[in-house]
Amino acid sequence: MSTDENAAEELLRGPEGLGRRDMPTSWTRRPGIEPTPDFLAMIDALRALQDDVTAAVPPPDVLVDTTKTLSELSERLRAYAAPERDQLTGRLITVPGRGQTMSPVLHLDEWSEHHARGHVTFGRFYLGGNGAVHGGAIPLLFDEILGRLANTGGRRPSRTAFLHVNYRSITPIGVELQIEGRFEREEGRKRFLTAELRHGDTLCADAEGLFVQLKPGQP
Ligand SMILES: CCCCCCCCCCCCCC(=O)SCCNC(=O)CCNC(=O)[C@H](O)C(C)(C)COP(=O)(O)OP(=O)(O)OC[C@H]1O[C@@H](n2cnc3c(N)ncnc32)[C@H](O)[C@@H]1OP(=O)(O)O
Repeated sequence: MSTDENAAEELLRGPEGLGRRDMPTSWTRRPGIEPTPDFLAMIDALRALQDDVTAAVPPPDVLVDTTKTLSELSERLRAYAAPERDQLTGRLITVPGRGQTMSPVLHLDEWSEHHARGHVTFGRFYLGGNGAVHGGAIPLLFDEILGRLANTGGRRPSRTAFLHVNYRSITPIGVELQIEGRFEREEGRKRFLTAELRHGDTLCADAEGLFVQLKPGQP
């Protein structure tokens, strides 16, 4: 079993984990709907497309043709739109990146109730300027690792109440970065977590997050 699968098992373990029983209804999926390799291949292709669209400066004929193809694809997929509860993207917690293309793919290398370590590469899609990741994309990654950590270890579901990010040096695109998250402490319903994003020895950004445990019935 991979580290990501272990993390997912842990996340969903036990009657008090982030299990289906405790999750708001819209967060759960109906049983029996599983991702297929073909679905995940589509998501990978979309990630590549996002990078390629970001970088491309095509001639007019290629633009017209590409726009037509993209519109046709949208129309084709729209016919298969499912309600939130049946959606696959973002819910595939056993798969690095959870089958979504909003945030970069987080690969978890180590995982426990109080600590997570992983690696990530921001593609061209996440470029802000001058080789650096867009400042808005970095909190996505922090929320991803801290959100998972906040809700693991049999803890009841929580949501991000704040996420404070310090940008310590530029975060380069196209290179592997290291990320680490820690569950620092719990005070009643409040969970305090921290994380750091590094490129080798360089600290790119760090974050502190407060996650508040949801009360029954809270969305
Ligand atoms: C199939 C499953 C798939 C799952 C995927 C897994 C991977 C997921 C990875 C991604 C994960 C992504 C996760 C996401 O992104 S979740 C999406 C982003 N977050 C939200 O949308 C949350 C919106 N906010 C709320 O819902 C409520 O405000 C919450 C629930 C947070 C608290 O409202 P609630 O009415 O319940 O509580 P309270 O107001 O009585 O406050 C309680 C205590 O907290 C303190 N407090 C509150 N706010 C702040 C603040 N800003 N700074 C400082 N303190 C704050 C407050 O003072 C009080 O302290 P005390 O007086 O008791 O000491």
